[in-house]
Amino acid sequence: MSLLQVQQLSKSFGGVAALEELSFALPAGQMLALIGPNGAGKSTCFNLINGQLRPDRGEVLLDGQSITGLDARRIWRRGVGRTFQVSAAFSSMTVLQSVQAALLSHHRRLWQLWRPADSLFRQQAMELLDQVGMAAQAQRACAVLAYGDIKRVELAMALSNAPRLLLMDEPTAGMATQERQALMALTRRLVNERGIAVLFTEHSMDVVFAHADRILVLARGQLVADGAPAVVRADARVRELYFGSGASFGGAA
Ligand SMILES: Nc1ncnc2c1ncn2[C@@H]1O[C@H](COP(=O)(O)OP(=O)(O)OP(=O)(O)O)[C@@H](O)[C@H]1O
Repeated sequence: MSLLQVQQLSKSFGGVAALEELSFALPAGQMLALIGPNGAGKSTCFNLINGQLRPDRGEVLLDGQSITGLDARRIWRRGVGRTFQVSAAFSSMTVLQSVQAALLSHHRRLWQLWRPADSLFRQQAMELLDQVGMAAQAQRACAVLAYGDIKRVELAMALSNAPRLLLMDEPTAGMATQERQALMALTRRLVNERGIAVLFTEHSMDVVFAHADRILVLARGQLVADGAPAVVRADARVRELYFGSGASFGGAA
């Protein structure tokens, strides 16, 4: 059975059908890219899966159990993680404290942040930072980090609830090519080591075609293609609908 099953998921805003009868399955150990032009329904799909939105129709199943309509916190506790931006609130903290805060939140002890919390979950936080290659920078302030390193901290924070499914919203936005490849290679390693599944949106086609096991293409709320990168690359409807005629997917093999 697939870890995630999305069945005929639909959501409209006023008269606009943001997502129409979307169905797909995502097994553990797979990195699935969700792509499509602006307004295709990618964010809506993410928000329906992680409980920030409720669907009009359809089901979301995790390990065969319905999580449809549960609130975001419950879904997070069931093991659906999401990378979230290191916000202004975290930028004054050190790298280590940020990950400790995420662990505290997972263990429902966020209030302890305002106490001397330095020792809480220190060991686990260091282990997570080690996994994302940030242990050596544990004592630095988030505010002074390079952009690629902030993304690594965000990843460590997202791993704090030991997710089985990780949602990554444009993980490499704003990064240089080398940083992009490094972050996605790290994500792949985590997928392999932890046996988790990753669903990610991404505008950078070189990242998508180099790192996704499978690609879903949405256009105007409808599924246009679902397949391996080579299949999607060759799909005439994808070229036409997503990129416009004559456009190419760039040089990534
Ligand atoms: N809260 C909302 N209220 C009204 N309309 C919305 C809302 N959220 C999304 N929409 C509409 O639903 C459609 C799908 O939007 P969505 O943000 O899911 O697309 P997207 O693929 O994530 O786009 P982008 O790549 O630009 O982020 C769009 O027509 C959008 O205007």
